[in-house]
Amino acid sequence: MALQPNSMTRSSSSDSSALSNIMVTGVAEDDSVSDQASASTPQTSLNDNASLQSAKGAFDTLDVIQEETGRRPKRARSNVSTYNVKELFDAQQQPGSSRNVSGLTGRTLVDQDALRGDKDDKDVEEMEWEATNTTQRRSPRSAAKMHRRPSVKDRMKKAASKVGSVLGKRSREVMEAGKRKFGMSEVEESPKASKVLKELDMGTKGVLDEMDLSDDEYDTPPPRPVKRAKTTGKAPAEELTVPTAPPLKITSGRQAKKWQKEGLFVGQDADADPTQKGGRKKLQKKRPGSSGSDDAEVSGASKRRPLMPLPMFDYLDKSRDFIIPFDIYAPSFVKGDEKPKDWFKLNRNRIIGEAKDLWEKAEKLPASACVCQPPAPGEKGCEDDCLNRVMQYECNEDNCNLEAGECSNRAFAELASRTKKGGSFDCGVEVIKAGNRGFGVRSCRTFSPGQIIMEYTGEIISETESQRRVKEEYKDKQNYYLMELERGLIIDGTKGSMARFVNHSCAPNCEVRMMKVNGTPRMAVFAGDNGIMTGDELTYDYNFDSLGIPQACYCGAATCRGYLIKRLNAAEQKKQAREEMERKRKAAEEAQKNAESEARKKRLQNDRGSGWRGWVAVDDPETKERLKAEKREREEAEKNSSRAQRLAARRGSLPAAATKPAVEKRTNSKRRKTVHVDEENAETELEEAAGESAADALVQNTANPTTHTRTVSRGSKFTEELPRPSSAQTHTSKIVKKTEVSVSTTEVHEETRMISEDAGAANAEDEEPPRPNDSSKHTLSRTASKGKEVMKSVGQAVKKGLKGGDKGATRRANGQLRQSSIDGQGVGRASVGEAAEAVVLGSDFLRGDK
Ligand SMILES: C[S@@+](CC[C@H](N)C(=O)[O-])C[C@H]1O[C@@H](n2cnc3c(N)ncnc32)[C@H](O)[C@@H]1O
Repeated sequence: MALQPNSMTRSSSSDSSALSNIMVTGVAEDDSVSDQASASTPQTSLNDNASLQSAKGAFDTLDVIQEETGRRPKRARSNVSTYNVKELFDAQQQPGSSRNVSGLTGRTLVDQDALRGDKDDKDVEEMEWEATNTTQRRSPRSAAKMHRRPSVKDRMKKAASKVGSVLGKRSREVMEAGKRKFGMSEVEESPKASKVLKELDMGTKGVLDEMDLSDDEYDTPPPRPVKRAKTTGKAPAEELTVPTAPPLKITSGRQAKKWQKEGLFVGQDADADPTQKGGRKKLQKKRPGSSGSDDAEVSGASKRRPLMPLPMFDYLDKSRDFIIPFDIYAPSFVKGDEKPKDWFKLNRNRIIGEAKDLWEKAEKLPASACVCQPPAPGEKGCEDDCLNRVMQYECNEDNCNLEAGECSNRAFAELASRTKKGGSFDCGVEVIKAGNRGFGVRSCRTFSPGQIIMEYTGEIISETESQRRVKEEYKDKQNYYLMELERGLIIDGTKGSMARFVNHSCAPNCEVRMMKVNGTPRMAVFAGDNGIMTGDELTYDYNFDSLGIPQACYCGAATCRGYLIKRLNAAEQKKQAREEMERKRKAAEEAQKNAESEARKKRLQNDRGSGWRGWVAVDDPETKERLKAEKREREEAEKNSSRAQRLAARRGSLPAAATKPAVEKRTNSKRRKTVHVDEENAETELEEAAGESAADALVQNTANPTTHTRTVSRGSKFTEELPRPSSAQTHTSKIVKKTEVSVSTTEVHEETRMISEDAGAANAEDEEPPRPNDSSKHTLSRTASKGKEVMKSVGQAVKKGLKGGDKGATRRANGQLRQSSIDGQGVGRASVGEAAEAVVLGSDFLRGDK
């Protein structure tokens, strides 16, 4: 039986460790042993026979033949590698032959089978015969050499033969497939086996890659590093025509190199992109020489981009809305996150104490029933106008004519069916830490508007019990979980469902509603009008009826009420909105003003630059205003101080000499002069001139009747005070008169000035005094000079009058004086002063003339 040993080699022989050994063993052992070994694997006799037709056996024996060339000159080959290269070369030229360019893989070995399949039977037989004989005559040296360098393949075989017998059916199939890859079995591939084979060959996670092929049994030196074959970039077919080394040579060495199945540097076509959709299979298909390769496809494969694609800039410019698919489930809870500690979970309502009576009463209330019509196909009935819905009753088969699938008012039934499985997605919510608000609830899926999310369950207690609990049990607690269910009934969620953790917001995304389900009041959290997106924190408006100090609200909404308090009614909301708007408007105005003034300041600063450059036209209204105000203040201060001085002087707190020393001095100096006058005339004329001119000036300049009267009375007093001279005392009286006249005149001057100034000040207090401008200044100086002229003429007139007794001349002079005062009207006090001075000077002149 020449074929027997060969068939043994392909079966999982228990002690075959190397190709040569297998041959040796096959020959050395008797048939019974080989039969025994074969029995450890499923019987594959038919396939084995088929495999025997292949050239595999012949090929496997080549190494041995190489060793034993001397023994068979007839069939000898001087260099086995030459032979192998030729064989390979020839085989690879065969149409339909394939080569896995990924190096040493199962496929490589299998492909060798294919290569060998073209050898004719005769050759096979001959080679086997040779092998049998040559092995028997093998030199000890060559045997030892072979023993030292067992190939990976051999070790695989050994490992396979060890484990094959104890495996189950599936594992045995895997083993068989593996063996076939290594040429250990020539069993014809069944579809199942080929599938397994594919699995073995697939990807970096393929079974073959996972296997540890090292074997400590062999004390062999580490393999020399295998040089990576250079890729020429030529077409695969061309590349294959220049074989670099026989595949079997690669298999030698102690440690098996872990060959990558995919990747740019392992025979992968540069155009094939592993990041593209389609993954491994597509890649394998594109790979030249692989079983699934499609050369046509390869040639048409898209070119690899050398640079990053640029369309990202497009996306920066444009934006579009998108919606996360409805069924995305994204829990955020991470292991280690804080969990609520004192939460007693209660997923059903538990009625406590006296609440039971109320509960029963509520249950006995007449049930509602709706008369809704079946909806159009694809739509749902029992919408907003459903009687049950309006009455807050959930529809069921007793109170609604629609089918469950047609009715949209069966929220609790939907919730029950959704949470029946108890899966996280079905529940769709989770407890999270919500910063300064304690814990909260977050959705980990989406909820459509109005969809039920979860039921608020807990202990159902009476109002009295709730008050007791708040006062006694929860007095030190910060969080309250009490909610009114129905009149007189409270749900205490301290022991309750996850809904107890839902926080308050003044702009909530959920609402809590009570529904009667089969007559029983139940509470649940529903999605608000905008629905809930994955990751949203669930909130509802507590509408908290706080009895004590309200808690501060940290909801962060723009419309936050600031505290956990009751919702405002429509009117209150309107008012609040109005106030808020007003506040915002004012704030905006203020901000704008500030910004403008800042900008102005900056502009001015920029205009002026640093340092003094000269006068700048002040066109800024604000600055103008400021300057005006400063000026007014200055004037006011001046006025006040001078007025105070005058008042003080008048009250006697200050000596008159201190107030007007210059005038006094002058008066004193004039006093020393002797006046020779016709006493009577002089008296009269002087009296007239001084009294009239002063009074006239005041009339003209002050337009103050009170002041005027006072002045006049002074004037009259002055007049009265003048003593009438007697003829007996002529000389003395002359002297006295002299003195009296000069003194009185001075007094007139002083009083006139003071009174007129007072009047001016009083006027200034009532209305703004006329501000002198350029023209008024001119008027002033003109008046002053005119005053002097008048004074001159008055003096002359007086002189004349005194001399010639021409009273008319004196009067004319007075008229001139009055006119001069009228001219100086706009100048106010100044002209009055001038006029008064004119009188004084006039009288002085008169006296001086004397
Ligand atoms: C029903 S519990 C909500 C769950 C609670 N955060 C927890 O950690 O258990 C109500 C309590 O949460 C707190 N809370 C809820 N919403 C709040 C908010 N917007 N601002 C401040 N505290 C809030 C208050 O202490 C309130 O009494």
